[in-house]
Amino acid sequence: MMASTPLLETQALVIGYTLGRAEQRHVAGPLNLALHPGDLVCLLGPNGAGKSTLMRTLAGLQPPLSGHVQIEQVDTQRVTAAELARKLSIVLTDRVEAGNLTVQELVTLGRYPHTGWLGNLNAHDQTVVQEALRATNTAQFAARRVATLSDGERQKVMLARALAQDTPVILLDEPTAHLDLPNRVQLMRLLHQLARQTQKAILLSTHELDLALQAADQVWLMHGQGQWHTGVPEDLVLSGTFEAAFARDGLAFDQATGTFVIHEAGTRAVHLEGSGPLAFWTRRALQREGFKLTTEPDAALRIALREQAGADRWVSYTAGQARAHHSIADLLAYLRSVPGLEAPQG
Ligand SMILES: Nc1ncnc2c1ncn2[C@@H]1O[C@H](COP(=O)(O)OP(=O)(O)OP(=O)(O)O)[C@@H](O)[C@H]1O
Repeated sequence: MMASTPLLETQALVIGYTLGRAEQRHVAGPLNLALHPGDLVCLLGPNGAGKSTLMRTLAGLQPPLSGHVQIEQVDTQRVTAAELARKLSIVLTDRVEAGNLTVQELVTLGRYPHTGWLGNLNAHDQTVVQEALRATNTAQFAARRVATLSDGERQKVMLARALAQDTPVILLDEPTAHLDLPNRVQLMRLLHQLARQTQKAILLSTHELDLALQAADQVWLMHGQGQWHTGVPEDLVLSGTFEAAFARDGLAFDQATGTFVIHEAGTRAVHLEGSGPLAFWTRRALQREGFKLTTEPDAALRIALREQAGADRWVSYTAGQARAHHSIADLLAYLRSVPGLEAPQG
């Protein structure tokens, strides 16, 4: 049981669209979800599962089909837009309203729920804006017009604006979509630290499964067809729930490595002796080559690993022959040349 009171909570929330007078498209629900202070929650699910619909409904941008969303225990339908803007900020995918403003002006706009449209920025407001620019690494282009930024730069600026709004709940729809790998990792680290240090609740939707599994305190998993699960990411992986949500088109999730398997299981058995990074990367290469790892020590092919750097670190045993190899490339070239071990045709 969580001890803290949720910052955001849903009760029997049904999300979807009203298409005509009597026609509704039910996307998911009833959903009973809770966002707690200090938590980074990742919303995951295949295309069309309903992640954006849920984000927009939580933010009050579209009405629920039924049920309730509460922020700090008040129903969002009962608060004014200005009150809601002091409690919740949202950054949607590709939504840029203000291309003509400078970055500094756009981020400063984040303060208006606190100051009012005619309000002047006090020293605290200015500090919050500068801190938002600093935290997102966007201070360097503070004077540039938003329209001149790259997609990734603009995405960071939109996050800076949400940080300047300084709300207890932050919702981010695919905030990593346009970012390169170092920026994606930095963003997840920043959001995790921010949630912990400021006790905000941050919900982000993403297709970055590996980053989400590492960074999220909780995962909300939407399977499509209205099904959903929540939990600590490791519990969802170990129970098979995570794999089941993405088990389409023959995709297999490897619990041991936390990755989706690109190569179908091979038919040629190999027994690999060793552990650690050397074994991990050797296994990856063998799987790509069409081998299947077996625990049978008398498999037709056996590979032993030596830990000492500089030596020939792979020793293969096949058809009564032992052979040392200095690299994975060397090992694979040898395996391709051994009669009876070559990959099946077709
Ligand atoms: N304005 C709309 N009217 C009716 N149906 C809609 C509308 N917008 C989205 N949908 C449908 O609602 C479902 C959920 O869409 P949503 O955009 O929330 O999914 P998502 O999980 O965010 O997908 P993605 O990962 O592709 O961004 C989809 O079937 C979609 O076609």
